[in-house]
Amino acid sequence: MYVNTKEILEKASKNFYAIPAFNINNLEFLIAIIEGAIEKNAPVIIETSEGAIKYAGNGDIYRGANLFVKMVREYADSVKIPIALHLDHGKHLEYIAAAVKAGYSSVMIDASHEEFEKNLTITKEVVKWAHASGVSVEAELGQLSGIEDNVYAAENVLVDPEQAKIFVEETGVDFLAPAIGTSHGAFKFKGEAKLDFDRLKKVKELTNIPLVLHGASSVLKQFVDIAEEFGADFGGAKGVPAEEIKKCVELGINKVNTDTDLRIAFVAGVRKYLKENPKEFDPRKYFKEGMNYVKEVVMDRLEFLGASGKA
Ligand SMILES: O=C(COP(=O)(O)O)NO
Ligand SMILES: [Ca+2]
Ligand code: NA
Ligand SMILES: [Zn+2]
Repeated sequence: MYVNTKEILEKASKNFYAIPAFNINNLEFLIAIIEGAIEKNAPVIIETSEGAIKYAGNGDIYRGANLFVKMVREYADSVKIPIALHLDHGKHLEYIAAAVKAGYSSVMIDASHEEFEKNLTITKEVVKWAHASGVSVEAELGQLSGIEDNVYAAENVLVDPEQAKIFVEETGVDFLAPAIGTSHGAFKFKGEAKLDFDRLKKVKELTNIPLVLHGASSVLKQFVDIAEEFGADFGGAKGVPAEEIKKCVELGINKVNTDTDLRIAFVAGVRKYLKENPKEFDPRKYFKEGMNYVKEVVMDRLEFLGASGKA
């Protein structure tokens, strides 16, 4: 069933488990994610970036947002597990407006590249306005290095726990993404994975709301290897080990954003199938192996985050 993100995250926060938020751009990823969540009897968050909305609407953001709501609601209303739809990294008000208007469960206002006061003011505005439509809100404090859609952050700017306390009190935001050392994409960390667990612990104590981990893909070697066996070149790809993510969950992370792991799994399956089936040209066939790999990643993540059986 189609639910509000806040209600499933509040439950996760009380019981110290986490719900993965999986990014989609098309129907195939949606099907694979929902199949995996049903098999694990788990709640799941589907999220779309602004780029996904532009892509699905072929340039028309209202059409894209409406299409995702209709697609996800149609699936959600026909299955028992709780499913929420979230706008990931909302940076432009017209995308946030389109998502709220279309009926997204929740939206992220990502103004974390702005000065603290400006981020606070913008977020406060969006919270007031989204809450008026029953939509919950995620915001971000600190910066993840690497490309964030269209904003390049040169290096990590870690969250200040004291600022987080003020930010949450002043804005009324429903859940918060504190930057603690992760980054987006397949090439995280210069050296070893280094997450600031103490900082995370302090943010949880001072804010006591559901927290979000961005840049949480593990960059799974088994799928990198398959993709490379069939022509991909992901040299140097590196992610966050599942053990580190589990530690974040124990310290209060409740929403775990995962995009890159699904992309690598999917392209590995498609490359493999196409190479092994040169005569095939039915997309329902040549996407299937990739969808199965995505489903595997989904089920594995639901398991280690403790979301399995929590539907
Ligand atoms: O933070 C993410 C996804 O991060 P990954 O690239 O690690 O999957 N989406 O908002
Ligand atoms: Ca940001
Ligand atoms: Na998000
Ligand atoms: Zn992110």
